[in-house]
Amino acid sequence: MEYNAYPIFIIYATIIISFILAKLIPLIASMASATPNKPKTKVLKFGSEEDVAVALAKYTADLSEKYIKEKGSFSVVLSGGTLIDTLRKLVEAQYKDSVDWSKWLIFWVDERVVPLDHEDSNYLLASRGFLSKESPEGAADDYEERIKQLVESKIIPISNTSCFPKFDHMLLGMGPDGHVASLFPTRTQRYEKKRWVTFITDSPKPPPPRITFTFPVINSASEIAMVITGAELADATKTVLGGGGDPGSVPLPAAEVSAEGELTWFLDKDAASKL
Ligand SMILES: O=C1O[C@H](COP(=O)(O)O)[C@@H](O)[C@H](O)[C@H]1O
Repeated sequence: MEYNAYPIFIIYATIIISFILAKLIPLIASMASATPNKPKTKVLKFGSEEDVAVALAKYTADLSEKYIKEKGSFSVVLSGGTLIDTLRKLVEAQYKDSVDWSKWLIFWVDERVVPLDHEDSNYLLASRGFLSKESPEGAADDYEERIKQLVESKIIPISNTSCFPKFDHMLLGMGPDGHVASLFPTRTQRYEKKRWVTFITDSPKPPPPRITFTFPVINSASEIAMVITGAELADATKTVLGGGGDPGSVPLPAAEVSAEGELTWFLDKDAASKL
């Protein structure tokens, strides 16, 4: 009987091809998920605002150590509002002495154009002025100019992807209407594509005059923490993270936040209650 090697060849070939595919498919999938410009989003839920504060302090202190080791400084962008209080653990004994504060470069993602000792001032909230004496437009120009100087002196780099300044870490809050920084759902500043810093004179949330980083700058950050606590943010959180919102409706500004590296949402139980 004549020996036919063809079926055996087919079986071997099938086994070898399956083996190669089994190795290649996960590799290709992992390469796709590690594509440099694809932002990674994590959602962390905590039992209480206190737990968010503890986790946020450790996360920020770890990033500070990593960036200072890598590049000698840590550029941190802060929003105002409740976020500042949620950062309180960072100045408790454990981190107060271990974080190299002298290497921190602190920026504001937005500021209300009021005197610095006004209770609405984001700056006052954190530290107790140039903004108070300027028009919102002048203040935005001034802030942008200062950041340009830092870019020229290579203290703040420019993103290779977006060509906007690239900060290491941004800590953002969100309003119940889904606004972030001073980028509100019903105002045009959220669509700004050229400026680094813009201004608003009719903010729906008082005070009306404010200056704010634009989305191209926000979304060029290496890491972003969205820090969301409290039941009044549950609806907006659901709309952004839980696929809420009417089909075809304009997304909330918070839904437009992304990071060049990692975007992490820190939610307490109340904010996550509708997810
Ligand atoms: O007006 C602002 O609102 C958001 C959210 O503030 P919150 O008090 O509701 O936490 C804040 O992130 C932003 O910096 C601020 O100017």
